[in-house]
Amino acid sequence: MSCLRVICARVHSNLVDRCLHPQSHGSQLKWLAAPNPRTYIGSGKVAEIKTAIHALDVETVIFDDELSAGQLRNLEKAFGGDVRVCDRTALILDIFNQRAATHEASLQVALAQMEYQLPRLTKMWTHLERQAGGKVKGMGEKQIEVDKRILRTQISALRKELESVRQHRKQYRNRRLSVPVPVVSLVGYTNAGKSTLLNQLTGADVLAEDQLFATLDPTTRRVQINNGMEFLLTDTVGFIQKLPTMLVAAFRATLEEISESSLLVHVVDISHPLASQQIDAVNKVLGDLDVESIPKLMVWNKVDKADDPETVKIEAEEKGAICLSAIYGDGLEQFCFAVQAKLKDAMVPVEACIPYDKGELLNTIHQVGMVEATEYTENGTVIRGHVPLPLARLLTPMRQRVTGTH
Ligand SMILES: Nc1nc2c(ncn2[C@@H]2O[C@H](COP(=O)(O)OP(=O)(O)OP(=O)(O)O)[C@@H](O)[C@H]2O)c(=O)[nH]1
Ligand SMILES: [Mg+2]
Repeated sequence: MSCLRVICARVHSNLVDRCLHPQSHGSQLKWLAAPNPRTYIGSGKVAEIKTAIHALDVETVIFDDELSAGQLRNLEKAFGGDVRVCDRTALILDIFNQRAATHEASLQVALAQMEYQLPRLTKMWTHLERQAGGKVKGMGEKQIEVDKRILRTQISALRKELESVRQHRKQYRNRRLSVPVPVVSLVGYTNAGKSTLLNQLTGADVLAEDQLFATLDPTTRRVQINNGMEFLLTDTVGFIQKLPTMLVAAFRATLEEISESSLLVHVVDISHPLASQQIDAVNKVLGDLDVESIPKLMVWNKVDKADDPETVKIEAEEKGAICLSAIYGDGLEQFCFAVQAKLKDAMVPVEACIPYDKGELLNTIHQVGMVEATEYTENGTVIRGHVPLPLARLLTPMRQRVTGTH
């Protein structure tokens, strides 16, 4: 396989300059006020990249934004030869395509890819007109219409198949009768420190790297709090800004677990200059995932890197956020207490008498609920505390007195 060399280009980035002129980096940068509608970058930058393509034997040029069909076509024409131009969306779709492990994930990525291709079909058929020497004008256009129709039909078939896969999984979930340990999901912008937090709390060995999409597959580990209560902590793929709608669908399979969580922990890299935009981007994706009803806990991570950690801590307290430095393990205890408090809010108060031959059930109550008092009686162990709703239902026949309901 031949080696792939890539130049990344952005209108407001000096990456290209760094590739082209490592010595003069940072000297004279000219930024465009707006992307060029024909080529996204200006003509001078097109020429510079073309020089670099020849000098470095580049095969692919990746743009850190979504390009229109016209921009893709014009850039490929300008760069000439066999150079492939690819945009941010296509790149992310490629990554997801490689990682899609389940049937549902594969369907979703295929759907996203088709939706991406639909408005970009144009360039594929211009060769027909060229072959005909321009005599048969409109030949390519007709073919494009046919192709678009085929793609639309495939898209609607895929949507139907996906819907039936989802319905099936939903029914399966509803039928599950096992007692669930509360699931807490870590969500947040990519590189916020979710995997680092999971690793610190559970001794897991999830790849935590200073790179985009270090995590793609959800990982779940058990966390035990000092008082014996347990919860499952799930690490998921990070979100990103400028996430095209079609990609939210591709993320959906990976993020399926989120919708089953008892609590969402939103991890923020508070030291990042764009932290508040990243929070907005994550909230936007969460909105699309239909998880509004799940309680949330905000965690401000990387406090150690913040300009003024003390001010950040005061601000966090005002906003009900937990301050952490996951990498150094600072604030983990407060984090666990906050998780426990939030989980308790979603639990049901219960008082029940567990017969002595149901020791396993008693263990489960200790693991997933919060036992506040225990008394040993003739008929069994009387416990008073809070448990998740499904467990409270299981305890109904043994209940003595329910002190309230949610
Ligand atoms: N200074 C500092 N760096 C941290 C902290 N937490 C994580 N990092 C670093 O931030 C980078 C990203 O951490 P990850 O845990 O991989 O982030 P993530 O949110 O899982 O990223 P994705 O999987 O890409 O979504 C790594 O280089 C970590 O070492 C922290 O509290 N302080
Ligand atoms: Mg990660």
